[in-house]
Amino acid sequence: MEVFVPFSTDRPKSRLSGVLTPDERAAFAHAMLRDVLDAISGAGGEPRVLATGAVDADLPCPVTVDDRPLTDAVNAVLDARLGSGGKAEGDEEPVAVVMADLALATPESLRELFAAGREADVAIAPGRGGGTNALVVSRPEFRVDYHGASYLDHHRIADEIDASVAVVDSHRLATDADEPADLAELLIHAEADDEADGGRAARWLRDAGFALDATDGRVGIGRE
Ligand SMILES: Nc1nc2c(ncn2[C@@H]2O[C@H](COP(=O)(O)OP(=O)(O)OP(=O)(O)O)[C@@H](O)[C@H]2O)c(=O)[nH]1
Ligand SMILES: C[C@H](OP(=O)(O)O)C(=O)O
Repeated sequence: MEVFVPFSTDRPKSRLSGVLTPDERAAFAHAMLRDVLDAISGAGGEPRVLATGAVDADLPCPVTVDDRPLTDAVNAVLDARLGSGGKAEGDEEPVAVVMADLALATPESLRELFAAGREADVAIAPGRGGGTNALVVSRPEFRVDYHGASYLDHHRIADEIDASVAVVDSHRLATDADEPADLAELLIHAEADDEADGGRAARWLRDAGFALDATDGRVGIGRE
């Protein structure tokens, strides 16, 4: 299955600006992207980065550059892959879209997503807060509408075309690294899965001096 990974190269991760400088946000975003690409390959998917601009590093997969807003760029991909390309309806291989900031994604969690996407017309892994962290689409009429409560919007869009929806209830796929509190989530699970050392993103955070901090009884992050 082809798996498109949207990746913003300009001012990525602005909601982390209170804890990371612009260069640090770019480096951290890149570390997460690499982890997500590895997890997709580990799950048997074929990753393709869908970037807003040239990616300033070697990546282990093809990169498509499309500087349109996220929704338009993803819809162009869905149209190209599932649209009237001469295939009979029902013959299309599903297409997946997995965000580049799912730093906890594992091959197992993505295999579950891909399997759901082979059973239903649309499979959605919601993000906390109403986003759509990952989805798999096999119906050519389906279109994405990201931002806001996109999880609800994607249910509505699927209903409008009478498409079946599978919801993938996965803590790992629901955790996107948007806010400083999400960095604590990443460090917690990296520590629990320690044989893999938590991947590049968790290593990047540790090397940058971040650690869990529970001094006031709640778990957060601190930096040396
Ligand atoms: N191709 C593409 N990817 C995008 C665009 N905007 C965001 N992304 C990617 O989509 C995923 C979800 O992005 P968000 O969390 O909404 O935005 P972000 O830029 O990562 O972070 P914030 O600036 O804090 O909102 C991430 O993988 C981003 O790299 C865009 O306009 N085009
Ligand atoms: C792209 C957007 O991501 P969020 O801003 O919720 O992280 C969404 O999932 O609709």
